[in-house]
Amino acid sequence: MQPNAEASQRIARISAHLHPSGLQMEESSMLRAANCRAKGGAPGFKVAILGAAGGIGQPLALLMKMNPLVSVLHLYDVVNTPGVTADIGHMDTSAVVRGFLGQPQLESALTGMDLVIIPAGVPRKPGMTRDDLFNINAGIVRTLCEGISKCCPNAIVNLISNPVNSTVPIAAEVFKKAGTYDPKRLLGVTMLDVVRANTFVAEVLGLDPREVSVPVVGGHSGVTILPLLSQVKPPCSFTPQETEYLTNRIQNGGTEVVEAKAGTGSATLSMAYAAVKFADACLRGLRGDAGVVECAFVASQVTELPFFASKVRLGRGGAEEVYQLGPLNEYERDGLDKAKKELAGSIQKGISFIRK
Ligand SMILES: NC(=O)C1=CN([C@@H]2O[C@H](COP(=O)(O)OP(=O)(O)OC[C@H]3O[C@@H](n4cnc5c(N)ncnc54)[C@H](O)[C@@H]3O)[C@@H](O)[C@H]2O)C=CC1
Ligand SMILES: O=C([O-])CC(=O)C(=O)O
Repeated sequence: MQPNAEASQRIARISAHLHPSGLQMEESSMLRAANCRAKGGAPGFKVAILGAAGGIGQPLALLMKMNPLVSVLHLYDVVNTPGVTADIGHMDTSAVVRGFLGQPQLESALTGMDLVIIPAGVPRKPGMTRDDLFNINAGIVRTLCEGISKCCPNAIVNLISNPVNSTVPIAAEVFKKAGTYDPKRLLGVTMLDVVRANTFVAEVLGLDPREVSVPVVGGHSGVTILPLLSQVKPPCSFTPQETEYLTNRIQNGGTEVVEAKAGTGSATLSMAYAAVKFADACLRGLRGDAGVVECAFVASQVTELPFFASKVRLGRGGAEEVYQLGPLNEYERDGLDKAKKELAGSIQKGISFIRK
């Protein structure tokens, strides 16, 4: 072929797939383009972010576009995905990025996904509890999970939207109703509690936070966030004052950010970091890596409650093993009682929202 003819064919091929909105235009040609590009790039997983234009969604999309385990990245929101998709799509990393705007495009966004990350929903303002978000976010999570049941029932779901203690039970009920529920594949993201715990404990110990590992169990709100300071690695001990200070700071880390942001939202950047740390662990599990263990809020038999956050082993099927809590000291046993009381109500509230 003449060089000129080849060049114009290439340009025609590229412009057939481009649209100023950055959004999906013609499904089959976009898929062909993506498949073609994905073949050239590293093999990887297909990941969707629902709520991708939000405070968490945008930095999360940025970081997932940088993750070499991701071959296709779908960005869905009810607003602003054209801009976010066009912007992220210019990054010279291998993942193919596609944008989807509004409910009519939800099913296209979800079809074929291996992992769906959900940071959709409203955030807190000062003076609010996470439970105050229930009325709006419960309905959003229900709609998105109905889409998952229909279009990618085998995907791993990472649920970030608050109140996590209730939205995870909501998602489980939606999946049960649709006959697609696999408890191993539904994970409430509590990684930010672990990230904060590692940071604050490292500060007290004078260590690099990357060397510190703190299990945080229970749930993701106030007293349900239970750091197990007796199980910190590397092994160490704390005075009662240090224990009190660390437990309070970890439990109120979200509120600390909400107050500092003074009405403009809650944690977004540290959450995006934590979400990517967790999603990457899920993808490594899906790939078959051994020994991938993180804390998450999952269906559980560790306590008498149907859901509880604890360490889980991530594998090809999701949370393949849910670990027991291990030995607790008296302070932690007290904390566990308080956590369970509050969690029971939040879980029931989520279940009743769907069963009502
Ligand atoms: N699990 C955790 O550790 C954390 C959870 N969160 C929660 O994450 C959620 C999102 O927080 P931000 O990103 O700061 O809020 P944001 O308001 O900045 O972004 C939320 C995004 O969700 C989108 N959205 C709303 N309804 C939607 C729907 N039906 N479908 C798809 N997208 C929809 C909005 O358009 C917006 O772009 C909040 O509920 C917040 O409480 C926040 C921090 C930590
Ligand atoms: O506090 C909030 O509302 C957001 C959140 O869940 C966190 O930062 O842990």
